[in-house]
Amino acid sequence: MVILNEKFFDSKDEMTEHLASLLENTLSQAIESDAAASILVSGGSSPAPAYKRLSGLDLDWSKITVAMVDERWVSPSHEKSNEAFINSTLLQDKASNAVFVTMKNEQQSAIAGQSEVEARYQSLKQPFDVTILGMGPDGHTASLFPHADGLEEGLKTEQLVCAINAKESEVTGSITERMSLSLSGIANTKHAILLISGEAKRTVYEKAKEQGSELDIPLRAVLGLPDLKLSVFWCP
Ligand SMILES: O=C(O)[C@H](O)[C@@H](O)[C@H](O)[C@H](O)COP(=O)(O)O
Repeated sequence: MVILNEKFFDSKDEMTEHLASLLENTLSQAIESDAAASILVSGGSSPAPAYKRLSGLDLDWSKITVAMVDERWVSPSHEKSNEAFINSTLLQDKASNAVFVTMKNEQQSAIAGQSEVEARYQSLKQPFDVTILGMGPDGHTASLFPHADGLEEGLKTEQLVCAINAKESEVTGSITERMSLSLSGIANTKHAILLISGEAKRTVYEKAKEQGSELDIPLRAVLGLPDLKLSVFWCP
């Protein structure tokens, strides 16, 4: 079981403020002690305001490596690209000096591109200083989608990343081919922060804490990780 710290905020603004100052402290302490910091980031509406706030902070961004938790296998110019999202939210202003390690490469498929991404990720500062996760209404986190092709491998591999082809649903939309941190990749962090918004997702989160199949609700696998320091931040 994870080392769990749950915080239920009254508003998104409150959650954003708390998240931004936690990230600021984590990154500056890592730079002070190790002269380098690594932060793994998700897309989604929950972290976006904190990314924007962080981007203006006076940190030594050249010592910070930002890498992605997951990505759709689409070009970085695609409107659904998480790389584009991180570029337009976090990597602006002062944060544009950060080193950005992305997932999408020239290979035709996520499976074909996986070994290149794995090599890039192995070269990051490990364990990662902090990893930001989201959760979908189907219980996916990162791109570990329920019953996806590649999910079982992603839950058991020791590699940091895995190629996923999700079952198409309202949550995935038509782009189902993705690259994701594996469960081992998620475990490889000093602190994971899971952001959850709204009552409906809170119900899914509570269900994920109950016994059941990790293939039905992949977040369960994260909640079952031994020794992972996990903060869950919820807001309405
Ligand atoms: O790549 C994606 O499909 C999204 O990033 C997705 O996984 C997101 O993290 C969750 O759906 C939570 O989204 P919200 O932050 O909007 O709740």
